[in-house]
Amino acid sequence: MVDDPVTKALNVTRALGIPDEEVKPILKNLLRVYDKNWTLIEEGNYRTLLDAYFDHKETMGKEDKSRRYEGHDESGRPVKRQNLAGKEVRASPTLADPSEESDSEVRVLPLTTPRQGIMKSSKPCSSGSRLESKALVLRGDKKTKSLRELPAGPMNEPSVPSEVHKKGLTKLSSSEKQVNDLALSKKPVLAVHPVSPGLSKSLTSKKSKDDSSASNHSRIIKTTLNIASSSMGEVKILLDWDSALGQPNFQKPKFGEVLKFVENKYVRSYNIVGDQFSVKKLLKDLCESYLKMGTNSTDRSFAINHPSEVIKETGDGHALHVAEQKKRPLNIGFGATGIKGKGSSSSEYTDSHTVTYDEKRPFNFLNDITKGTEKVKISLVDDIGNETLPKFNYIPQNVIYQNANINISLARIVDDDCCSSCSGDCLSSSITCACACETGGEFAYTPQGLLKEDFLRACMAIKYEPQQDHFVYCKDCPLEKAKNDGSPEQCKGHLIRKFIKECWRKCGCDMQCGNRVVQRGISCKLQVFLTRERKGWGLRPLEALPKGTFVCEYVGEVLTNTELYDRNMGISKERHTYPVTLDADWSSEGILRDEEALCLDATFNGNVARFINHRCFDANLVDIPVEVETPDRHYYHLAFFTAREVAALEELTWDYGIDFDDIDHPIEAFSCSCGSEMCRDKKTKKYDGKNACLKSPSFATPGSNLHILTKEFQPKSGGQVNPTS
Ligand SMILES: C[S@@+](CC[C@H](N)C(=O)[O-])C[C@H]1O[C@@H](n2cnc3c(N)ncnc32)[C@H](O)[C@@H]1O
Repeated sequence: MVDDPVTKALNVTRALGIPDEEVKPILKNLLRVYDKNWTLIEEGNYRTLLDAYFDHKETMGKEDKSRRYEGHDESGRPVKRQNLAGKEVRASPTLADPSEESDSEVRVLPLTTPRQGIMKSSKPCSSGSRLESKALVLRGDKKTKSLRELPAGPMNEPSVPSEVHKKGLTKLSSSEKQVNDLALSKKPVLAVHPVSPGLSKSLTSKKSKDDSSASNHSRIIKTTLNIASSSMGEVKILLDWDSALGQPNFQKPKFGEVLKFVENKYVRSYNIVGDQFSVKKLLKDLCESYLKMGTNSTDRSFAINHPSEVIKETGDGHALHVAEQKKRPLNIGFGATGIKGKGSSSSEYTDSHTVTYDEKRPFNFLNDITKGTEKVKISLVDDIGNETLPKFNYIPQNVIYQNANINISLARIVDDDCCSSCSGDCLSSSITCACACETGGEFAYTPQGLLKEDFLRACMAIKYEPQQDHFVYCKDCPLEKAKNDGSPEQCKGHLIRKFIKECWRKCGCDMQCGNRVVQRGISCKLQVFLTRERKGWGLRPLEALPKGTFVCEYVGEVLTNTELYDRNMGISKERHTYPVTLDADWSSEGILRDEEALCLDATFNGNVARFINHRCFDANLVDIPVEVETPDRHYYHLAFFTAREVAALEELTWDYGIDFDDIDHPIEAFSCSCGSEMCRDKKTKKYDGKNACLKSPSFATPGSNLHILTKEFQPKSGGQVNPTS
């Protein structure tokens, strides 16, 4: 069936992501003016129509600026719109060639066509001051609506080319009527404006200045990146820029090549192993996270008043700078300036492309909490309030406190425990070496440095669905002994864990060997931030992390359990303590000597892992014991790997294994605000959106933390763990 001319026109604009409701009034006017001459409208693949549409948008953008800054559309409803704005770049981006795009989930659509040869336009393309836009559209899920069901913009009478006006109005034709009818058939869901009004204004006012310096190749180009979503679940990213400010010798590159170029650049600068990084994936992730955060927010005060985050890349391109704007839409801007210690600038809302800070809301920002001791910097940000900075000493590697008996001597590593005849990279050798024996003759890592799926799954099964034979019960439990002043107590059980064994100094391979991941240290970009759910500080990645990524190890002082107990007796009850027990291999011993029953305490000296909060069951990190320097497994490294793909800025969590139902336990566990649907803490009054409270009284009483962190919860089925048996 052949489409009627109206449908044909709307098909073109729909393909460009323009809602029907915005096009119909413009089409209606054009039909009047051109005396229903469709040839004029269809010419040049509907350039006249598109031109009239963008002219209208530009005009509307200027007129509606003040209203939209108030966050409302014409009908007075809040506009669900967010801006990632403020990027200043020194090259002019260009339109994608849509034909280059594969049928991937992220589609690139030009929202305008090149201006050359546009007919019947009151503003010829040579004016050059307009924005060119590109929309990246992602479907939240397969059920989401198509782009054309994205919200309509303002429904005011559109502007039309000036000659159109001169011709005056005629009575409604059947085509016009059809347009009108169609216009009424759909209700706008919400407003998405392809042209930033603030930007339009700034560009208009800049025009003459820019024109006069047309030959200046290093001019600063303004771009804005907008994110919008419809309530139907579709998320759209829109990138606007002013092409007229581009370099005169600018030539449109292939979009696919641009993507590859950016990917290579980021892979190099962030030491990303393998081909993990993809710009499309990043944008998809951004859209999905937007959708997820918007969808999952049950607390309206959080959803509506979520303070906007203004994130600035610092000079070194690593740390982010986050400020707060209460009751503003989320506003994340990637700027190009250096670090600020405190928030500054106006509390007034400014143009969407301007990075702003709220002076009334001071925030803390540390560029690198590691003090240069890690390969990567790890920033800390408090964008909620002026929270006291955590007091601890950052150490990148474990240190022995006093009595722990850790014998790191090469002489103790026998031939079967190393691969002295290997060279280079053990993973690329056709013969599996001795270091893979621990993991069943196969290395735990992929050549890309990720944990293998099977191994990850097996580790998680032991943690989350332990069987009876995964537990060992000590005859003389060091934990109970320390707690009860030496009197023997019944052991509550220790989980026998799967270990990774990494190559080490006696091995013939080099430091780049694929079986040396944890020992090479942190390589992902991480940030400590103040959580909004009463959990205190937390940790998040600044980039998306694939499943099986090594994030960091739990570093602290190596203490004997007795030392820990004594230490905690002297600690103020107000202070968090951060111990974990190294009991993953207690099964191999009969009765452990005190100096062999060890734990890691990050209370005073620790690394970034001390900020990882707890989440029941569906945490995105899993802790895995790693043997590196010594085959003696009283001492090992506790490494965190991603249990699934983790989005950039998603909080990293770890299931501490707390049994919140253990009413016999002398110390009450903290009230869990993990937010998991499977939260084990039934007593918890769920997060109510009030201020985060750092000093939860739990986890602060001497002796408790150790047990809270190590005690295994009741398994989902089987009930094999019996704390009293
Ligand atoms: C290892 S620390 C984690 C970092 C800590 N949030 C901080 O600010 O330093 C453990 C403490 O964090 C808090 N915490 C961790 N997970 C939590 C959760 N799911 N709900 C509430 N508080 C949590 C508790 O106070 C706990 O004692």
